[in-house]
Amino acid sequence: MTSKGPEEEHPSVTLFRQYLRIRTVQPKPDYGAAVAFFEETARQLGLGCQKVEVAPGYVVTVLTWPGTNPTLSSILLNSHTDVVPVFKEHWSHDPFEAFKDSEGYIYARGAQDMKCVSIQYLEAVRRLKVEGHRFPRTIHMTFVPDEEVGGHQGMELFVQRPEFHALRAGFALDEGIANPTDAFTVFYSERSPWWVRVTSTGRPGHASRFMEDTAAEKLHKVVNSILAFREKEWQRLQSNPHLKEGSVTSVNLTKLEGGVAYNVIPATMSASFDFRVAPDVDFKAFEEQLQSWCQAAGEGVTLEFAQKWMHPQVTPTDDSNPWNLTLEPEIMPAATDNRYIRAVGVPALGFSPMNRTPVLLHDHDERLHEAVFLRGVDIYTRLLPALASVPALPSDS
Ligand SMILES: CSCC[C@H](NC=O)C(=O)O
Ligand SMILES: [Zn+2]
Ligand SMILES: [Zn+2]
Repeated sequence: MTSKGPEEEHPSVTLFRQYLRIRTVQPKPDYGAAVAFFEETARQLGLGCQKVEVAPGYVVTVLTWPGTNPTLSSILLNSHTDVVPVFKEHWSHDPFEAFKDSEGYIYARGAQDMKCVSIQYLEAVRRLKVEGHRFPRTIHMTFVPDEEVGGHQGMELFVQRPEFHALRAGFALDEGIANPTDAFTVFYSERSPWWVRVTSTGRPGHASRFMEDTAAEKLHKVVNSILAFREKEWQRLQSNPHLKEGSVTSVNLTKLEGGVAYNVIPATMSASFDFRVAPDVDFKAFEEQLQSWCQAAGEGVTLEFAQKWMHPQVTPTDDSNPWNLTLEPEIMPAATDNRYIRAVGVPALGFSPMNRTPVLLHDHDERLHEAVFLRGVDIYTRLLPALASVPALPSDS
C-alpha cells in the first residue's frame, strides 16, 4: 500500500484525523466539541442538523439528507462518538494526535472503533452530493454518545424518543469489527451482555481456625462451576471450525471483592462475571443454571444482575450481496447500540469496512491504514445508493 506525502493528503483523511483529535474519551468525553464538529460538517455538506438531548449533557446529533420519496422509510447510519480510555505508556504515539507514519498508518484511539465509520458515512454522502445524486430514501446519520459504557445515556434513550420514531428508519447500519483477511465481516446479531455479581455470606471468625461454612469456600465452588462452564464453551468453539466466537457463550471473572485483614475470616465475599450469552441460548434455563450453581455451593449464596439484556434479535440476511465484496456473516461477540435499534424492530447490520486490518479495537496502538480508510469511503459510496434506492417494501406502508 502506498501513501501520499502530507502536502497531498486526501481531504477525507484530513477530516478523519481532525475528528480523532477530539477527546471524546471515557470517562469524561468532550461531547460538546464532537457535536460542534458535526454541526460544522452538516453546514459544509448542506445537510439538515438536529440535536436531541436525551439526558442532560448527552446529545444525539442527527444529520439528514432528504430522499425524493418521503413515503419510503429511511436508511439510518449510526455511529457512537465516545472512545475507550488508553494506557498512554503503551502507545508508540500520542493516541489523540492522529499521527500518520511513513507507511500511512494512522494511530489513534477511535481509529477503528469507530471514528473511521462516522467520517466514512459523511465522506460518502459528500461525494454523492457533489456528483449531483438524489435517492428515493432519506439517509439519516446519527452520532450518539455513551456507547462504550452501555448506551444507557445514548441510544437506549434515543430509540424511545419521538424524534427517533420521526426518522422512520427502515434499515440501519452500525459498527462491526476489522477482519485481518481479504474478507469483510458483517454482524447480523449480537450476544447478550449479562453482568452477574455472586455474593457469598458465611461464618466470620479468627483466621487461624478451621471454621466451617465460610464465604470464601462457597464462593470458590461457584467460581469453579462458572469457570468449568467457560472451559466447556471454549472447547466447543475450538473443536468446531464452523463456530465463530459470537456463536458460543463466553464468561470471564472480572472482579473479586471482600475481606478486611489477613487474620479475619470475612462474612461476605463476591465475584463478578461478564457473560456474553449467545442468541440461541434458552435464557430462562440459563438463568436457572446460574441459580442452581449458587444453591449447590451452600446457604447464603445469591446473585444479582448489573446488566441483563433479554432481547436478542437476529436481522435476517439472505445470499443476495449487492456489494460484490467477500462477506463473512457473524454474531457480534460484544454489545453495540445495534441491540437497541433491533429491539425496536428496525433490521440492523454491524459493518465497519476494514479488511486486511488487525483487530485493535480497545487495544494499545489502535490504528488504521489510510488506504483501508479510503476504500471504506468507496464502499459506502457504492452501498448507500443501493440502500437508498430499494423500492417500496411491505414494511414501508
Ligand atoms: C454491555 S454494555 C457495554 C458495551 C460494550 N460495548 C463495546 O465494547 C461492551 O462491553 O460490549
Ligand atoms: Zn464501538
Ligand atoms: Zn468499543
